[in-house]
Amino acid sequence: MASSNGISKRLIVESPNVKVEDGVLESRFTYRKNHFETRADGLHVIPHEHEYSFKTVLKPRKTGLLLVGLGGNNGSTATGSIFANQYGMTWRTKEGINKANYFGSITQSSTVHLGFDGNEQVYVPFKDIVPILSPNDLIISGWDINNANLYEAMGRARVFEPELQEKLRPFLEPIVPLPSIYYPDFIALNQEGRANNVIEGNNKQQHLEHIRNDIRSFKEKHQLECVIVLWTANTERFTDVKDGLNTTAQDLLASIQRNEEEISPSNIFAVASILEGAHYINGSPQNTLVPGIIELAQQNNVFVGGDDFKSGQTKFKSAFVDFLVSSGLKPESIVSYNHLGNNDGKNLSEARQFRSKEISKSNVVDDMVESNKILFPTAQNPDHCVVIKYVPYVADSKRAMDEYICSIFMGGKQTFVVHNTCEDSLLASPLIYDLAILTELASRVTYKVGDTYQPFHSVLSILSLLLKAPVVPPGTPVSNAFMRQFSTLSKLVTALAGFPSDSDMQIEFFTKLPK
Ligand SMILES: NC(=O)c1ccc[n+]([C@@H]2O[C@H](COP(=O)([O-])OP(=O)(O)OC[C@H]3O[C@@H](n4cnc5c(N)ncnc54)[C@H](O)[C@@H]3O)[C@@H](O)[C@H]2O)c1
Ligand SMILES: O=P([O-])([O-])O[C@@H]1[C@@H](O)[C@H](O)[C@@H](O)[C@H](O)[C@@H]1O
Repeated sequence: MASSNGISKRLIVESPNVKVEDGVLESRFTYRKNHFETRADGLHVIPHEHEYSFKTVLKPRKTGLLLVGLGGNNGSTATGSIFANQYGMTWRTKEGINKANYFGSITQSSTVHLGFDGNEQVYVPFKDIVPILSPNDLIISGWDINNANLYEAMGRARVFEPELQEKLRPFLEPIVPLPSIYYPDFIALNQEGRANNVIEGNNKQQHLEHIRNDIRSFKEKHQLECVIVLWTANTERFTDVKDGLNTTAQDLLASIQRNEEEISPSNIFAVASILEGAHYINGSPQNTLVPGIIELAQQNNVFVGGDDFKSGQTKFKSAFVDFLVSSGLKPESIVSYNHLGNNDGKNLSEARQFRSKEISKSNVVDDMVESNKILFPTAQNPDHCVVIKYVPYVADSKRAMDEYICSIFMGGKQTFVVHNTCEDSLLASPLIYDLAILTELASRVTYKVGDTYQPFHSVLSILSLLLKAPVVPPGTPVSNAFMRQFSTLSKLVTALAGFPSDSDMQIEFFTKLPK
């Protein structure tokens, strides 16, 4: 059901470009894009039109979400929050009564502007534009190198108030993560004490088969139509990317068979997922999605996506820097410091794991810098510094402090100082749902611009809005500017539904538009 300004209404698209047949929504969409030619006399803009046809299976699939790192702060919080929402749980705090919600989820709590109805602007909930899963529909399980049940993990995470933890106990205590793969060299050495739930042996081919079997068993047990494996385990160090190791699917599979040291646990999970027809999403910053994994995903027609949930400090930056550059203000210095006290912070306190995070946090401004040659004629990035410190006392309540210094008019300077308390798991968990929900939606869509319907590219770049370092199809640009990413996503779902989202020109307000 759609709703306009809080009143629930069905969204019925009256258009010759839309038809529903056998549970499939077919829509035709004219995609207008400009082509360019730089010639001696200047930049020529040639508007083109491309006729797309989309087919969207209307009924969402029965979907399982397998979390790698299920016993972590994000994993236990994301799992517990679904039960809290399913049962409409409330809990007391000193501020009053809290009720479960899905705030922070784009798919569940944002709206899309469709236009003006003559009296008021029309906004429709994102989730009402085309049928999508609710997080309540997700069947969750997963793996962890630590054997704490999810009630114990929730207590360890220190995210939820005690009353809520106790209400969730009967639901979470029975959930014990499946044993996982542990290769000490890939995560911080300070994680070793946690590893008491580990698959025996050190044969990577056997580990691959073990994880594949786990995925198959989960799918059969719940009679699932769609399985998504999502990495929310610790940040790994980057792996080498080299010919003969992992730049092709064939080399990657052979490297696993040869038990190559450089094959990481997250590589194994990604390969296992793909070979079992499950989609794979990387919520952490390491470079799991090597070329061999992308090629394997394409060969098996599954989606992969990543990297690194865009949850707090970087999410703010991806909107704020866009605002600055769009305002013609030139960021000269961006210093992003944060401290956090959860296990993620502990893992990131070691150099190689921090380096993975530093990379994903640092590249977020590149597209905005490249967008403005007036401010940045040489595309020289602002000074950009990322600092992360581990301070146990603050636990999951990360404290981010940023300073932005901009050049402004006539040699002036404008300095912004931002303090941003990011409840990390409460900001990341909604993104976990969105990544799964959008991946499941994409699995129901095919398109054609010629004769044959086909799925989207295996690298699911529509997930960019939710990720710090979006992985995109080879040869395509990375977009990090938050509102442009939101626009891309909202324009796609409205096109699937069979109508263009509003152009936001609002020309009807300063011209005489015939009724
Ligand atoms: N706001 C956020 O919380 C946020 C934002 C962006 C990225 N991330 C990333 O998400 C990940 C999880 O964050 P978190 O706060 O839940 O961390 P966490 O340390 O609480 O949870 C990670 C879990 O993964 C487990 N683990 C480690 N290696 C594993 C393996 N090989 N297989 C299975 N489990 C394994 C650990 O035992 C732990 O329980 C981190 O990589 C973090 O950088 C978090
Ligand atoms: O998403 P964001 O707040 O910019 O970045 C965060 C890091 O700064 C932080 O160290 C850790 O909390 C999370 O892993 C997250 O990645």
